[in-house]
Amino acid sequence: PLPEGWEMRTSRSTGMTYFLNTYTKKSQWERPEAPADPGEVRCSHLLVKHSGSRRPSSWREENITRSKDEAMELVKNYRKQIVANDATFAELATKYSDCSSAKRGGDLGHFGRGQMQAAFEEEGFKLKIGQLSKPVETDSGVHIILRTG
Ligand SMILES: N=C(N)NCCC[C@H](NC(=O)[C@@H]1CCC/C1=C/[C@H](COP(=O)(O)O)NC=O)C(N)=O
Repeated sequence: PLPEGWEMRTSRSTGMTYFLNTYTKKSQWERPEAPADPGEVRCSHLLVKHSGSRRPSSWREENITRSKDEAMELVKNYRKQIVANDATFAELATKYSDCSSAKRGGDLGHFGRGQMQAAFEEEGFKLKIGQLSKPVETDSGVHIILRTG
């Protein structure tokens, strides 16, 4: 079968088979080997900054001094609470995320490739809709990412 997100089509003019990325509506002659790139995704994130963050300050804390290890521990604990259904992603992001998106339950809206830091983009585009990432490190700090669209 074709990888997810692709459809096989027949060219009306030449009768040749081609392949359509059903998300971006782009087509190609080569048979695809990997799932179709979604073009853009929508994600929420919970960011815990640390002393090494590129901007160690947030709406929560003027001067963030926790260590990267402490940030990683906090993120792992939040992830555990979400997976155990002890709290929702949005509740924890609203309370604890060191990004201004905390005001929107962590929602960053839609973004295409080339907008977010590489590690964040890579994970965001890899997640299925509704899937929660493992902890992801960027220059901003330590994130968990939820793909919502
Ligand atoms: N297009 C949208 N929605 N906004 C532009 C985002 C710019 C982008 N931002 C990031 O990559 C970090 C990591 C993922 C989310 C994110 C949010 C940062 C984290 O906080 P900061 O390290 O900046 O203090 N806060 C806002 O930008 C970047 N290329 O720097």
